[in-house]
Amino acid sequence: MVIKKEETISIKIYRVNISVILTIMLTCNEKPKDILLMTYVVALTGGIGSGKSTVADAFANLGVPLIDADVIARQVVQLGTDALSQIVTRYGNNILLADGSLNRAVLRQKIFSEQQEREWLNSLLHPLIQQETQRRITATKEPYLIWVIPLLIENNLFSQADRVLLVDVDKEIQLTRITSRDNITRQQAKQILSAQTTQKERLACADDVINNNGNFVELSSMVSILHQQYLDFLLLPNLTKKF
Ligand SMILES: CC(C)(COP(=O)(O)OP(=O)(O)OC[C@H]1O[C@@H](n2cnc3c(N)ncnc32)[C@H](O)[C@@H]1O)[C@@H](O)C(=O)NCCC(=O)NCCS
Ligand SMILES: Nc1ncnc2c1ncn2[C@@H]1O[C@H](COP(=O)(O)OP(=O)(O)OP(=O)(O)O)[C@@H](O)[C@H]1O
Repeated sequence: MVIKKEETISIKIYRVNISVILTIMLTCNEKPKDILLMTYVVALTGGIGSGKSTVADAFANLGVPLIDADVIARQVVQLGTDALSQIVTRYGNNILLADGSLNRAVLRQKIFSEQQEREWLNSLLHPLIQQETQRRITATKEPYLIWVIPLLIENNLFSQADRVLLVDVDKEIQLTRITSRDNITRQQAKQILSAQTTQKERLACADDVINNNGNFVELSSMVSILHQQYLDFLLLPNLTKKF
């Protein structure tokens, strides 16, 4: 089920901006794509294995641009990057695979078993990920984009989003999906969950919630409904309309 919460302050600000833009458009006789410089940012968040990538793929199939923090996190530690050198300096060559790339499974084990190591890695990578994210948001021209950001709440990144879409899933289903996808034990999966915020906290921050306890078909139809709602809101602005 897709749940929508009451209109938020950030939405109100954005809608005022949209109305200003439309006024300028009418005055200048410009086309929307020439004037509509701001892309509406929908932050897609949720716990590990909740289904963020699956939801993001469904939006992408509808033509919505994606910016995925997990993908950027991989790019900033590619071969030859300064971040990868710093990781090797801290952990030694054992943190690399035979081809010189990062051994993600080993690093995952380290950072989710020791908080200090997680904080160190976060302080190295998060500024780099944020910088690249901002660059991509600014470069996007479509009416809205999906920003896949697992740690939106943990890192207090709300000011960079216009709306928060949560993928919510019951913990038991989540544990089953993570352990079968990542080939890790329940204990390891629980360790990762305990490094993330709670379901209650996530629900309190969300504007829209997709419940992913069901199957892929149900998930995809919820995405289609939300996509239509976002487009209706953005392309036919009506200041009396609730969103
Ligand atoms: C530790 C790493 C190498 C493990 O890689 P792996 O391929 O196994 O996992 P992947 O990158 O796909 O992340 C899977 C999920 O783990 C969770 N996760 C990853 N890093 C963190 C973290 N620092 N704190 C809490 N949860 C995290 C997120 O839910 C994420 O979606 C990797 O997660 C990483 O580089 N993490 C630090 C960067 C980061 O914080 N990424 C999260 C998005 S900003
Ligand atoms: N509705 C569903 N029914 C069955 N399996 C699902 C469903 N949604 C997602 N999955 C599976 O659950 C696993 C986790 O989904 P996905 O990778 O999309 O989550 P994620 O939130 O992006 O994970 P991560 O936080 O690790 O990046 C995947 O193997 C995916 O195929």
